[in-house]
Parts: sequence; structure tokens; C-alpha cells
Amino acid sequence: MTTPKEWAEKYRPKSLADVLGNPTAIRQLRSWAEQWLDGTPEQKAVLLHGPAGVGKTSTAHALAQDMEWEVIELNASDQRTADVIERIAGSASRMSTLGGMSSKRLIVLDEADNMHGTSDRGGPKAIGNIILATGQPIVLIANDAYGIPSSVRSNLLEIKFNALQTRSMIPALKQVAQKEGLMCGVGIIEKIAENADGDMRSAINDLQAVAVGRNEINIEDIATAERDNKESIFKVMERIFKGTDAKTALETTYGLDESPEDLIHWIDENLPVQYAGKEEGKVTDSIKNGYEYISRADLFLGRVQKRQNYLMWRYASVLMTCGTVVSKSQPKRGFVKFSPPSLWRRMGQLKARKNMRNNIAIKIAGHCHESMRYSSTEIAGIYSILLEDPEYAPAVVAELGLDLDELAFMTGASKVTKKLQKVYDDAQELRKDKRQDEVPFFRMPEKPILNDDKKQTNLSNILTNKIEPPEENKQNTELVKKKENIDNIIKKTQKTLFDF
Ligand SMILES: Nc1ncnc2c1ncn2[C@@H]1O[C@H](COP(=O)(O)OP(=O)(O)OP(=O)(O)O)[C@@H](O)[C@H]1O
Repeated sequence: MTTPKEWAEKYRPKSLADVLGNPTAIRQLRSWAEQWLDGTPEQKAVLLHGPAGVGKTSTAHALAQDMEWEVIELNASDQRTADVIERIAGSASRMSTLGGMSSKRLIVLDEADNMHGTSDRGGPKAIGNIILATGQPIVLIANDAYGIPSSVRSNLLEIKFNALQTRSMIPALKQVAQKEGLMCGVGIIEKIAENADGDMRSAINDLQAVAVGRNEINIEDIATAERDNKESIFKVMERIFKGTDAKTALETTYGLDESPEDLIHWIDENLPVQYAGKEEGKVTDSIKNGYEYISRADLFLGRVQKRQNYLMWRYASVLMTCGTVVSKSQPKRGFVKFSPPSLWRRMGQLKARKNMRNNIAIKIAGHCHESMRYSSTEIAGIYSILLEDPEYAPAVVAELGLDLDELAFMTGASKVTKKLQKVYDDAQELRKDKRQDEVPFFRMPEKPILNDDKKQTNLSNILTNKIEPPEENKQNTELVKKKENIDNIIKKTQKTLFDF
């Protein structure tokens, strides 16, 4: 059986133009590479450093492709003793390439901050020497710039990569889904992007994991995947709320992939339900005692934050777990479902909506040459009202370059309906027919409303508010209706400015 190719690998950017985010870093790297075309730059090696999964390695390879350079790579799985480095990178850095003097060979040293221990003995020193003597460009890649010995760092041009913004990851993830023929429910990509915390590799991996065996994914599928990851939290909840042994409960938290800050939310959410008495709504002693302990645990969590002293997590954990165990007045039996903290869900939904809103605002801002803020508060409303009119909707979608989710969001629909799909399909046809800047904002009906071209142009001017209709034409009912329609839209927007 063949294993499916990892999407993260399959969609690795091939050129610098395909790398998402970090424009300053890309610019710096490109201009450093161009210096090699005119000779040897002052700094012969660069260090790309930053968090995992933001495209450092991909950028190095994309650069080589763009410059048509060969790549010699030494990654962490290779033995990187002084000997090996000298044999591979050292000779590569001195020899000219098959393409002659003008062509270069890019030496890429991945995980350069991870060169210690016996297998890399002498490695950092050898790298330092090669950088001094090289005739070929060298790229070092590291998560932590401070993990590189300062003697090596002093000869490097440091280029910093930051975590990617959620809003730049969303369109790329949507493209991956589209290329894989995967239908995604509204908001699902936004949620995946947001969960990834700026790490594109993990976002693509999550998307692939949720998509296994499906050609359509919905928000419930993510909830199930999240639940699978959280399997151990349910065990801990069981020990805390059903058990009577405080020590065992505490010990189970050690294997948990959650911080005490997260665990306290779980306990807080479930305590009133798990320790509820027979009398509905009555606050039992178990609940009171439990909250007493939780509030003290919370004090310690506050101190951890304030003093950055993580040793105090220990006290917080003991108070919240053992405290909740001993708070119950009698053993609790029977099944009561454990729920994840509702606070997270609310915050997650808010964040996903915010990302979607920002993406739309960027598109409107680009189109109207206005700021994002002005676009979302003042202009977006007009567009959402126009989207309700089947005559204008495709042109608006085409002009702004909205995708289906964004269209659904702007019209306030909870899911993609057939009507929205049709608007979207018509918009794609419009985009295909004309170059983007040629798509008129107000699409004229296919069949002219008026019989001759001159009158048709007049109508176009009136619709775009360039001129008032001539007095005699006001009698033309169709024309007047159109004008009134537009006036109504504008009046309505002034009253109900986009609430999203
Ligand atoms: N900026 C980006 N643009 C496009 N794709 C990206 C980007 N960053 C990461 N990816 C995706 O994630 C995968 C892994 O990226 P890459 O190996 O370049 O990250 P990295 O920063 O070098 O991570 P690490 O430090 O863990 O090695 C790529 O194959 C690509 O699919």
C-alpha cells in the first residue's frame, strides 16, 4: 500500500513569489542573492531564523530555484562532524559549478542551532571556517538564533522570519483544499488556520488529517478531531470528578498535554454540572468547596504570569485537582457528560469571524482604495446589500474576488445555498470573460433595457450616479425603478451600517 504524499511537502512553494508572508525577509534574502551575481558580497552566509513551519527551509530552496542555483544540503539527520562538513560543504564551497563561474551552488545547513553532542563534534567551528573561505552562498537555518555560536553569528547576515498571519494562511489553505477536490464547510478553513498559530506546516497537516477518507469536511469533523486529541483530558476529568483519590488524580494530570491554565477552565466548566445536587439550581456544598479551591489555584496562576515563575504551577495544579477531588461530600456516580470550556468555543468563534471580516475588508479596501477600517465600517454594508440583488451580486463577487465562504458571510447565510453557489459560478464566468479590472461593477443586463445604445449609456451613468435622469426619461418607468432601487439601497445602508 502506498502512503499518500504529505500535502505540506506536495505544496511546498517552488519560487520566492509563492512563499507566504514575511515580505521583508524575502526582500532581504533576494537582494543578498543578487549581490552574488556581481561578485562576492560582504556577508557570504545568511541565517534564516524564526519559529517552526513558517517557510524558512522552503524559502532557501525557492531562492535556489529562482536563481537557478544547485543546492547542497546538510540537514540534522546527517552526521555533522567537522570532517563531514568540510568534505561536503567545504569542497562544494570552493569548487566552481557545472554551469561555470556565473552559476552558484547554494549550501543549505538546516537546524544549525542543533549542532551539539558528539555526532556534531567540531561542527560549529568547521562551519565558521567554511563561511570565511567560501566562494559559494551559504544559508543557515535555525529556530533560535542564539543557538548558533557567537563566533559564527558575527559573520552572518541575520534574517528573521515571523509566525504567519492567520489571514494570509486562509487563502493558501483554501487553494490546497480546492486542488485536492475537498469541499469545506463555512468557517472550517478559518478555524484550522487559527488553531495553527502561524505555523503553515501544522495548518496543512491538520487539514489533511481532517480530510482523510472524506471529500467534504464540516465544522463537526474538526470538533471530533479536537476531541480525539483531548482524549486524555477526559480521563483526568473522570479521576477528578468521580474519583476519591487525590494523589492519583494529580498524577494523571502529569501526562496531560494541557497547561494548568487550560485545565482550570475544564474544571471550572464541569464542576457545577458534575457536583450538582438533586435539587435543580441549588448550589451544593461540594460546588462551594470546589470553587474555593479553584479560586486559590487561580491566584497562583496569576502569580505565575506576573512573576514568570513557572514553579508555582505546581501549587496551582495541586489546589485545582486535589482540591476538587476532596470537595465532594460523597462519591459521584452515574454518567454526566464532560464538556470542553465554553469560553474557548466562544472565543474561537469570535476569532474566526474576525478573521473572515478582516479578509473581506482587505478586499474591499483594495478595491475602493480606502483603509481597512473605513471599508469594514462604512463601505462593506453597501456591498452586502448589493449582494442581495441577483442582478448585481455576480459582478460584486467578481470585482472583489470573494470566495464562497466570504460571499456566505457577507449575505449572513449560515451555509452555502444553491442560490449563493449560482452567484459564485456566474461571478467566475464574469472573471473568466474579462480581465479583473475590466469587470464593470454594475453589470448591465444581458438584454438592453432600452432599445438604443445611447439610452443604454445614459442608464449606466445614472446607475453609477454620474448624472440625474433627464426629465423626459423620468417617465420611463423601468429607468425610474432602477434609480429608485439604487437610492433605496443607499438610504438603507446609511441606516443599517454593516454589523459584522
Ligand atoms: N511561508 C510559507 N508559504 C507557503 N508554504 C509554507 C510556508 N511556510 C510553511 N509552508 C508549508 O509548510 C511546509 C514546511 O515549511 P518549511 O519546512 O519551509 O518550514 P520551516 O520554517 O523551515 O520549519 P522548521 O523550522 O520546522 O524546519 C512547507 O512544505 C509548506 O507546505
